[in-house]
Amino acid sequence: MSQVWTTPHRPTPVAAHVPLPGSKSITARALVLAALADGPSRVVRPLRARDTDLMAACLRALGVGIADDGGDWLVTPGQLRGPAEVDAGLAGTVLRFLPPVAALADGPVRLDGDPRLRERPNAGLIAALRDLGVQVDDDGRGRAPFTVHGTGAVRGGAVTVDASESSQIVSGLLLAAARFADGLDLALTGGVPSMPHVEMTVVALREHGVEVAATDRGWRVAPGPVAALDRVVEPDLSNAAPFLAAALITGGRVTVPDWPAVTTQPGAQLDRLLAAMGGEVERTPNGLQVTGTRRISPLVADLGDVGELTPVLAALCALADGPSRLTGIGHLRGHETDRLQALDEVLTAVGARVRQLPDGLEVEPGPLRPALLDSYDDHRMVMAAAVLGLAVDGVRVAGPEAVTKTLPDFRERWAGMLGIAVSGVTAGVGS
Ligand SMILES: O=C(O)C1=C[C@@H](OP(=O)(O)O)[C@@H](O)[C@H](O)C1
Ligand SMILES: C=C(OP(=O)(O)O)C(=O)O
Repeated sequence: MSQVWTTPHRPTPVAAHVPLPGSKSITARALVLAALADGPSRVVRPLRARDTDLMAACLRALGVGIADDGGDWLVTPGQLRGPAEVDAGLAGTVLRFLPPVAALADGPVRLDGDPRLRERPNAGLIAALRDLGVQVDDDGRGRAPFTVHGTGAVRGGAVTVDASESSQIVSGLLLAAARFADGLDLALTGGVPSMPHVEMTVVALREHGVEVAATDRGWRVAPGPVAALDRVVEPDLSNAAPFLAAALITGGRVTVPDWPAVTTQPGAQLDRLLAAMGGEVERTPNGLQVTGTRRISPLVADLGDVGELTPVLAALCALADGPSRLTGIGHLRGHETDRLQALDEVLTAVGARVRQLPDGLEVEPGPLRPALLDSYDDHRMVMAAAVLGLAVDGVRVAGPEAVTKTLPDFRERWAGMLGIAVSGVTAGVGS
């Protein structure tokens, strides 16, 4: 039976300095590129959470050495091996980054994961791999479980890709492409959400010495070695969202240290988004500082580039002093849960009026009321519930353990920010 977390209510201003662990997206790329490199690499301060631990476990199953060294990961590439069976959990990064690596293994690799992983869209990746000469056995829809029949080499070359449902399809192909015999000339058939994450992939490849160029319709990666690289992982800026939102809700001040001056993380756009919602945002020598005035302005924005910020921003919209409209996020229906449906249910439960659009949400705040919410097994829905709970006394969330996906000690950090003891979880929905 699922646990239930009673989220802390906070009527007075917070004042906190909240350090955050490493970026999920940077850690995933660092592991994959280190696994494909021409020598050992060190990943310094990686995120240790379900998604990244699963990525490490999958790569180990393919013969890559990944040793823990005082919290860092030491990655030693080896001949990629099959047969193997790998568990992607609910991680989109593993679902889309691992198959192109598996195609380089010398035997079959079967990938499966949580029940919801089997519903996450992936057809564009499987079709592209087949066009590049890789044999894949799947359910006919490109979804997990599927088996990639690695032969030790991938031909590569020109390919047309549908990545309209996830940017990770592009990133996965680009990450392994330098190891394909002919490299990769990837042309898109349509749009791609989360473009900053593709840019993050391109920058990471160049840092590993891979030649990658933008073309009219996509990207070209030259065949060649991937250089080993020691990399310090930046803090996860998307996971800063609930903490910085707490400043707006309580009229307090929250600082996240080690905020990078230059970064490809989409979470960096929290500075302009929270400023648009009424926060005073300042880069200080101590980090990014957000100060709230207790007035939360509505948000009208295309969040297509920063989709993973949506749950927390939508929760803020339910607390704003006017109606909001969030668009460009139709692909969120294929995330950890259908996030547009989940946000509709959760925000409605606490009193907002919500309208689903084909590619987004309209949120009109209403009189707030307590509610028992669901996590939908989605880490960011737990964070959204915590944000609502600051403003609404009596918000409980079933299934809070979903936060282990990217921030296992979220409840402890949340309590630390509020200067209170960690509020408990009780067993069983409704108990
Ligand atoms: O490449 C990445 O690390 C990610 C890309 C995005 O995926 P989508 O393009 O599927 O939204 C993002 O939402 C996800 O959290 C992480
Ligand atoms: C969409 C997300 O995750 P994933 O990498 O599993 O797609 C997310 O973290 O918001």
